Amino acid sequence: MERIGEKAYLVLENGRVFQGRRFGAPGELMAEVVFTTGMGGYLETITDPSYWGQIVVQTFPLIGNYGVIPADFESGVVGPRGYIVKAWCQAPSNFRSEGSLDAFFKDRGLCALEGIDTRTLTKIIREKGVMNGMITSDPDKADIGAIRAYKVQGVVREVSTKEPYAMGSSDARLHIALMDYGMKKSIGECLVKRGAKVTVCPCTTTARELSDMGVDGIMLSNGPGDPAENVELIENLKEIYKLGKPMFGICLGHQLLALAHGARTEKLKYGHRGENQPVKDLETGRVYITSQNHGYAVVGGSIPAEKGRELYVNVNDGTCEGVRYTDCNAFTTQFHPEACAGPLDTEWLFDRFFSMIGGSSVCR
Ligand SMILES: NC(=O)CC[C@H](N)C(=O)O
Repeated sequence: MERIGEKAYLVLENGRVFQGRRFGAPGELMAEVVFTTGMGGYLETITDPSYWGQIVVQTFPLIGNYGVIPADFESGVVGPRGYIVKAWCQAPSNFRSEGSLDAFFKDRGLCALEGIDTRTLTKIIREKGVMNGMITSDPDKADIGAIRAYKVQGVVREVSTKEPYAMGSSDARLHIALMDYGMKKSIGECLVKRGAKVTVCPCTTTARELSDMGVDGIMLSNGPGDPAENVELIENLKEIYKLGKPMFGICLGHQLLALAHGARTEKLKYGHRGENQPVKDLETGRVYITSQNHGYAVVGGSIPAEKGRELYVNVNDGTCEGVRYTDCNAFTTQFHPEACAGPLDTEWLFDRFFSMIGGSSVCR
């Protein structure tokens, strides 16, 4: 099929220029360029708020084959600021599809490029580390200094819900607060299908408010940006974990709880984004294949020994993938047990959370 998009470019902060063609919405933008190796699951990626402020590069060369399926969306927003593929599928085919990526991106204002040499681009990011870039029609006017200076900032409050809302049946026996730092809806669904009523709470919800709600457990969601910049939310968590309620944190939630315990986080060279990241359980020696999307990690050795210990590590690079706390009733994972997209191998961790709360989980 003929490719018709207008010529446009990705300019990297190191001056390297890639030529491609536009699809989706028009526009010029700067963002952090990250790659994901997931072969499918592009709808979950596009609607994951954790990608706020980033240009996502899909390493899999053909994206969009099964069209646009709103039931698979992970939130009501489009996460990434920009989107880059080798080729997008102009004739999607799936019985659930409601349209093409191009029309969806135009409708939601997502600026995308195709025809980019994503293999070379990914190798550059892998070798030199994550860097910023700009999508533009006029690369000669791109200001490299401004591209370099771009930083994803203050994003959690932007994506978190402003008002609490409920998920699941109101007569459920267990009530779980889900702190929304930019959550994927699958996390809430994993709690609801085990028989809990979930209240999705704004990220600023205090320990006092959670206690007044009478919740049985507290779930900390994923979310965008540099975890360490969320100073107030980290202070808030110090009070929340003192409530002594069972807690389970995922990705940004894992990082924030570690920071609240005095641990450090660091930026990874190019992050882990994909659906086949191997993670080892240090208690059993078992390795799980996991779904991931993060650019920062908790420094395993910085977790105060009297407060907790590393529970999982990444088999590829040895980075911290989870913590078991000994000073509060909590455990956390850097990877995504809710999957979506990716393997469901660690979904049983939600059952562990339910058994900590004292309810057997009823999977429906
Ligand atoms: N998916 C997430 O929660 C990502 C956490 C954090 N923003 C990071 O990039 O490391």
